[in-house]
Amino acid sequence: MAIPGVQILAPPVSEHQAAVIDEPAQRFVATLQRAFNARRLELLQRRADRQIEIDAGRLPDFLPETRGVRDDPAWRGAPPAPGLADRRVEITGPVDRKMVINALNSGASTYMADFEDSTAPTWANCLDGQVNIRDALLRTIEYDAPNGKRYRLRPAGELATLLVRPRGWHMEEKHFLVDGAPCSASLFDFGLFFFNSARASIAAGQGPYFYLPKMESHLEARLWNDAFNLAQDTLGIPRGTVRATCLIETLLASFEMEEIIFELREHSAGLNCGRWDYIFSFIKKLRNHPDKLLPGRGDVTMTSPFMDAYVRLLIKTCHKRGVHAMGGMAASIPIRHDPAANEAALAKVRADKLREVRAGHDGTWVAHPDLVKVALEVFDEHMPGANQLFVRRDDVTVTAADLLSTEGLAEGFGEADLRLNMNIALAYMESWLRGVGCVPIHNLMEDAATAEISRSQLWQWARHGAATREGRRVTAAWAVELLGEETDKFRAAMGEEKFAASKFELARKLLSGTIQGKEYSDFLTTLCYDHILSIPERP
Ligand SMILES: CC(=O)SCCNC(=O)CCNC(=O)[C@H](O)C(C)(C)COP(=O)(O)OP(=O)(O)OC[C@H]1O[C@@H](n2cnc3c(N)ncnc32)[C@H](O)[C@@H]1OP(=O)(O)O
Ligand SMILES: O=CC(=O)O
Ligand SMILES: [Mg+2]
Repeated sequence: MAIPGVQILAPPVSEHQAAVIDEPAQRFVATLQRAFNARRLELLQRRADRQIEIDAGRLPDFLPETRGVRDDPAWRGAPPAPGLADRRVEITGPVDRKMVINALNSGASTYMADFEDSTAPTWANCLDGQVNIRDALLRTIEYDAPNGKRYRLRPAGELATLLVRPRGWHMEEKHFLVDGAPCSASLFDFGLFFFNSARASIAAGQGPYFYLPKMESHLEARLWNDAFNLAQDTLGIPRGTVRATCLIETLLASFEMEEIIFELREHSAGLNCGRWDYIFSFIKKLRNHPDKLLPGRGDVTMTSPFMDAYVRLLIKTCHKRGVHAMGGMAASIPIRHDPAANEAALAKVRADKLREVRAGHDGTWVAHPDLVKVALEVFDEHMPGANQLFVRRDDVTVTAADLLSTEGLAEGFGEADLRLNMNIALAYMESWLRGVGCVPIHNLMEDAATAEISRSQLWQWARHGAATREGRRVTAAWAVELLGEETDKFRAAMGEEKFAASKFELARKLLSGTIQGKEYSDFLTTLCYDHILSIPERP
C-alpha cells in the first residue's frame, strides 16, 4: 500500500491511466473522502428516512425552516464565469475519447463530459475518461480511429467550454478504497478531475466547471460546496473559481431550488431541468401511492402539467437569483437511413427547443452533434442576447400541489407500454453491462435516466396490480412471463450464439428481480454495478 489507507483493487492498465491516478492524485481524493464521506452516508440515510415519511403520507412540500432564504430578496448567485456567459446550446455525452473531440468541435457553446447518466462506470471508462478530459483541456487530445479517420481539435476559439458531470452521491467507486471503504464516486470523479485539470482549465481561459446530478436536498448541495472549498484551498486556487450547475432532476430538489442555489452561491452556475431523471424520481418517490401512477412513458411530456410547473418554477427561481435556467434533453436523435423519419425527429427537437426558449430558458441540451445547428437556430432567433435573465416570470406561482399533481395526464397504459418498457430496459441494461452507457433504441437516446423510467414503471404497475387499458391486471407473474417473451425476441433476432455472448440473460435476471421485488431498488446503476467490476479474484 503506497499511501497509507488507500487501496486500488485493479491496477491502471496504461501509463495514461496511471498518470491520472498517481500518488498525489490518490492522496487528494483520499483527503476529500476522509473529509466528506461520513456526511455523504448520513445524507443518503436521510433520503431513506424521507422515503419512509413519504410512504406514510407526508408528501413533499417547501421547507418551513428555509423560508428565510426564499424570502430574502437580497442574495444572488455568482455572475457567469469565463466561457459560461452564453450557454445557448450545450452538447452532452460520454467521456469516450472520440466523442470528447467530436463534442468539443461540435459548434456547441459548452460540452458536458458525462460520468453519470451516459457512462457505464467500468474502471476503464472512469480512468480513460479522466485521461480524455485532461488531454482535452491541455489541448493535446487526438484520436486515430481503426477505420483511418483522424480526430483533432479545432482552434481554441472554436471549442466548446468543458463542464464535467461526476457521478451522483449514491454511487461508490469500488475499485478505490480509503480506510477500507469504497470511495464516494462523486468525490472520486470530481477529485481526480480537479487535481489533474483544474489548473489546465484555468490556463485554457475557463475554470473547473461542473454539472451536479441527482441531488435530493440543499444539504447535499452544501456538501458539494464544502468539497469545492476544500479542493480549491488545497490546491491554492481562489474560492469561487469553481462553477457548478445543479440538475434539478429529483422531485424533492424541486422543492429546494432556491436553497440549492443559495448553498452554492459563489460557485453557482444555475440550475438545469433534468427532465428524464425528474420523471423517474416522481415515480420513485411516490411509488407507494396508487393515486400517483403515471401513464406509459411516451405519454409523459414536458407539457404534462406537473412537468410544466417544474419548468416554470425553475426559470422563475434562477432568474430571481441572477443565474442561468438551463433546459434539458429532447430524446430524439438523427435517423440517418430514413430522411422522412429524420425530418420528423428534427422537428420534434426543434419544437422542444422552441418551447424552452419561449418559456425563458437561457440555453438547452443536445445529445448529438447534428442537433447543435437545430437548437442554435431556434435560440439564435428567439434569444438575441447571451441569455434571458431579464425574463423574470413574476407571473408564475407554483404550489406543492402543482408539482405533485397527476391531473391532466393521459389515462393509464396498455400491454404495448408494458412490453416497450421491458424492451427498452433489457436493451439498455444489456448495453450498460457491456460498458456502454448511452445507446440509440427505437431512434431515441437512452441512458440511465430514461431506462430508469421504464424499469420503475414496471415495478410500480406490478406493485399496485394496475390494470392495462385492455383490462388485465399486472401481476408479478404476468410481468415475468412477458419479460421472458421480450427477451426471447432478442434471442430470435440475434441467434443463439450472439445471444449467449451478450448480456441479455443477465439483464433479464436483474430486471426480473427488480420488477418482482417487494423492495424497490433505488437505482438501476447500483443494482448492476457489481457486474461490471474488474476486481481480480483474490487467491
Ligand atoms: C438524461 C440525460 O442525462 S441526457 C445526457 C446524457 N446523454 C447523452 O449525453 C447522450 C449522448 N449521445 C450519445 O451517446 C449518442 O448520440 C447516441 C448513443 C445517442 C447515438 O450515437 P450513435 O448511434 O453513435 O450516433 P451516430 O452514429 O449518428 O453518430 C455520428 C457521429 O457523431 C458522434 N456523436 C454522437 N453523439 C455524440 C455526442 N453526444 N458527443 C460527441 N459525439 C457524438 C459519433 O461518435 C459519431 O462520430 P463519427 O462520425 O466521428 O464516428
Ligand atoms: O440528466 C438529465 C436528465 O434528464 O436526467
Ligand atoms: Mg439525469
